[in-house]
Amino acid sequence: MPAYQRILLKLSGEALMGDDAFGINRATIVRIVDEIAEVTRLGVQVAIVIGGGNIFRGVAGGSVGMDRATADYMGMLATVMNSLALADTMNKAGLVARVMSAIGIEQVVEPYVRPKALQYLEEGKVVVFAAGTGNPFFTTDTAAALRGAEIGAEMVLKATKVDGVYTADPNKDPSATRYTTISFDEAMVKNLQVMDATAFALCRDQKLPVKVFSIFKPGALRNVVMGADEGTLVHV
Ligand SMILES: Nc1ncnc2c1ncn2[C@@H]1O[C@H](COP(=O)(O)OP(=O)(O)OP(=O)(O)O)[C@@H](O)[C@H]1O
Ligand SMILES: O=c1ccn([C@@H]2O[C@H](COP(=O)(O)O)[C@@H](O)[C@H]2O)c(=O)[nH]1
Repeated sequence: MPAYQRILLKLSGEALMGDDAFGINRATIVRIVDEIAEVTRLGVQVAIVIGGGNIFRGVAGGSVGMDRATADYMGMLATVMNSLALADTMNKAGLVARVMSAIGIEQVVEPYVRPKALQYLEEGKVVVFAAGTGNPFFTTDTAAALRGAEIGAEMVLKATKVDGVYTADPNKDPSATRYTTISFDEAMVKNLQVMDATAFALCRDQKLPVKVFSIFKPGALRNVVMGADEGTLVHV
């Protein structure tokens, strides 16, 4: 029996690159979709937010002199591309996926309408929320927290390049150790950068727990959904 009926899965955009330098690696996206299909077969309702770091981040554009808001809109469009690729792969794997965008782009995908999203989830469709929150100066972590709260998800599952929350960035500090659990307040006070502070604060206020786990570890998503010991639980 799965531990959750409805989840919000946040997928790292950067992880989609696989071993490539840029973009979407086919084998990687197919593998991720196989794992998503497995949890839907358990009867879990799955909504997804995917990042855009494999294509564009607003902060990168800003750092080379672009207007930051314009760069952020480019970043949001990058998440639309990833969402389309993900939904296409899911549809080909036999799932029924719908993409809903936070910015108006109706010729490409339908707009985000909360009751429609809830209807899709109840019908067993996988809903991919594209274009983040629709606002510059935010990230897809915050979009995951926002949409997770809106749809009444029981947990935000952050599938990322590291296998949990560490005392410091494990990619920079090899002596960092992993937490099994940590409170939102402690993660924010210690300024742990695995998820942005706006997302942590929203999840804390909405009492929406977050699990951080590795997108690369086969079976990790299923383990989290089954309530097994996997990654780091961030709690109120
Ligand atoms: N204390 C920490 N614990 C774990 N990871 C940390 C920590 N501090 C920084 N990080 C870094 O945070 C990264 C994950 O955050 P990031 O926002 O880049 O997520 P992402 O899932 O890759 O998102 P995107 O969709 O934007 O590609 C990890 O790869 C890790 O290097
Ligand atoms: O609500 C949002 C979400 C995202 N953006 C921009 O998109 C990129 C890609 O998202 P990541 O979370 O970094 O993967 C982000 O860097 C922002 O530039 C946004 O503006 N608003």
